[in-house]
Amino acid sequence: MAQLTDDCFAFGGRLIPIEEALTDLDRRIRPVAEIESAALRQARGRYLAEDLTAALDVPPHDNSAVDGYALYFDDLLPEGTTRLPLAGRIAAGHMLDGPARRGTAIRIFTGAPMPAGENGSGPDTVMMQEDCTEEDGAVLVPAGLKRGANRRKAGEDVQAGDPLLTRGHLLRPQDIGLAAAQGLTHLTVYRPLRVAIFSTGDEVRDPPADLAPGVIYDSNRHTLAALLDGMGCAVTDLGILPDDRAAIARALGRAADGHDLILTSGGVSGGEEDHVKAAVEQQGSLHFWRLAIKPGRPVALGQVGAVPFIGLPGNPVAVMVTFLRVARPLIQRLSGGIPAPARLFPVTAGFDYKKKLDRREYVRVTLAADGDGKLVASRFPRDGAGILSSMVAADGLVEIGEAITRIEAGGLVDFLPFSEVGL
Ligand SMILES: Nc1nc2c(c(=O)[nH]1)N[C@H]1C(S)=C(S)[C@@H](COP(=O)(O)OP(=O)(O)OC[C@H]3O[C@@H](n4cnc5c(N)ncnc54)[C@H](O)[C@@H]3O)O[C@H]1N2
Ligand code: MOO
Repeated sequence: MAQLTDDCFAFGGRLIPIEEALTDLDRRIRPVAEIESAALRQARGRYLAEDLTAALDVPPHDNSAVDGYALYFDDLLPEGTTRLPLAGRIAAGHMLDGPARRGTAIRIFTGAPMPAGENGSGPDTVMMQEDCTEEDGAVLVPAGLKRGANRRKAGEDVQAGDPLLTRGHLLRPQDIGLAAAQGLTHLTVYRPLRVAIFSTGDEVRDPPADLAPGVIYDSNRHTLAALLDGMGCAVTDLGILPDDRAAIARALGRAADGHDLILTSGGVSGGEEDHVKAAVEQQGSLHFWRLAIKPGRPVALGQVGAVPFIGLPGNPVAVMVTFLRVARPLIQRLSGGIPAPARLFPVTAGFDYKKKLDRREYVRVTLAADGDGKLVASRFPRDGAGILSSMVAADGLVEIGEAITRIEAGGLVDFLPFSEVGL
């Protein structure tokens, strides 16, 4: 009996392992070199174009961690209560008028600088206000405090000369705060990556066009634009192109001018109406077009002139999976980033699964804790590459490596949370 292909992945040519494709791509690309200055408020999500070293200690001075009383630890009786006359008051942002003398306590508030004493010494300890009593201009301090309690040392966060952030780092809110604490108002970043996108397909339309028989509204272009916006790219939307090689070739030629990357969806599988591959070959060169992953096997990777081209498949889930696993690391590198690989976390499979050797598969899952607090991944019941609602419902993807052929419920699997990849 003739052997029918058991799924749409049966085909004669070599399927390229995803790591091989990514390593090869890495060698081919030239990241953006142009830099610009970004105000801190605009710097989130940009890639730092310089190494940042601390010029200042943070905090710049020893200060109190609590509202209370600054005192010399050596003035405290080892047992019982010590009575210290109050000899001053320091609020945050102010200095004590004159030195703090031995045998006294200074009223102090959180963040206020520790007062200086005489001869280079000074109060070294702060008693929290809740733990002592004020009475007739003095404070009663119980025993039991440790030397240095509630005092924050200058430079305990950052010391002048410390390396802070390295070139290629993706700036997050905490990085921006760290730079601000150094008194910086701007950071040197790489300019945004300019990405041209278009969809292909005679069936694909944008509103307000009517949904005539046989046509669908474009979702991919909007998903892609949102993904790229989220990565800080400057997106040029070239709309929808028909299944026409000459039209696609012309658009590719135009897009190569003034962009750093061309990203499309649809038209990359081997059908007679899939013209993207041929159009890229006409305008430039194609390096790969079949990756050993599912969903998303037909990914076309090439270049038009010097501009990299990524042709994602048309199915909306395949678009997202291939974007996350192929386009995203490439975009990070092109943008000047030195990306850390997305982390996978071990979770318990709540499903059985069989797959072919030598191909990497991505299964859409939701996570929930079982009775023992273990995180269990449940497979989304409808897993077609066109079921975009599965991506809305899922928490992430279980990645099943090339060497694995079966998963059994109860075993550990690698989970890629959407939050790891900016979703
Ligand atoms: N005989 C075979 N047929 C197919 C194979 C195969 O190996 N042999 N592979 C299948 C796989 S897997 C995928 S994925 C698709 C990819 O093909 P294309 O990249 O050429 O995609 P299209 O045919 O253009 O579209 C596929 C599917 O997605 C819909 N689509 C396209 N663009 C959009 C858009 N912008 N928004 C929403 N939906 C879109 C399109 O209507 C199709 O339903 O090929 C399989 N076929
Ligand atoms: O794998 Mo295709 O890439 O199913 O959608």
